[in-house]
Amino acid sequence: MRYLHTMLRVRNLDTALKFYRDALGLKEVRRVDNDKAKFTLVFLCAPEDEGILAASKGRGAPLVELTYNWDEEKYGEDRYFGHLAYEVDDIYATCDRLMKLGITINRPPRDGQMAFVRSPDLHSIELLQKGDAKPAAEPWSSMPNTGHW
Ligand SMILES: C[C@@H](O)C(=O)SC[C@H](NC(=O)CC[C@H](N)C(=O)O)C(=O)NCC(=O)O
Ligand code: NI
Repeated sequence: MRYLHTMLRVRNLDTALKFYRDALGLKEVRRVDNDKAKFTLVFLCAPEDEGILAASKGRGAPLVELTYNWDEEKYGEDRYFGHLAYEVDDIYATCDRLMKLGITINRPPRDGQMAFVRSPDLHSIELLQKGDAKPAAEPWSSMPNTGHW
């Protein structure tokens, strides 16, 4: 058995892609428009996984599958969904870039290891530092949590 993807329903595909593709840096690898059932699926991978995917006919790396239903649905916000986790080379630089794009760092990387942000649909995204935790650095060491992520 192999892990393939996590599917997230999104209320606005452009807004979601501005977050996952433009802000987080994921790469769109596949898109399916279903005119009959009125939905669009967009699959994205982490940039470091693009090569693996190409070599494995699209099934060799974990993906996120964004599902956009053309007819609006009320999804609510249930706590049964936890988060997606991505490893980053520099957690401070990543959080700084996201913050400059207007994304709230709900759980700042005070420990140089872990941070949380939320997608426009309030899906929680965990960012983990690759390798050892970074030394404490401002403004992250004194930045408060928002209390929920
Ligand atoms: C391509 C493959 O990875 C899929 O996940 S297709 C699964 C299919 N998705 C849909 O029908 C999308 C639109 C639907 N209205 C929805 O919101 O899910 C499906 O069976 N979805 C049901 C589900 O629970 O995932
Ligand atoms: Ni799926």
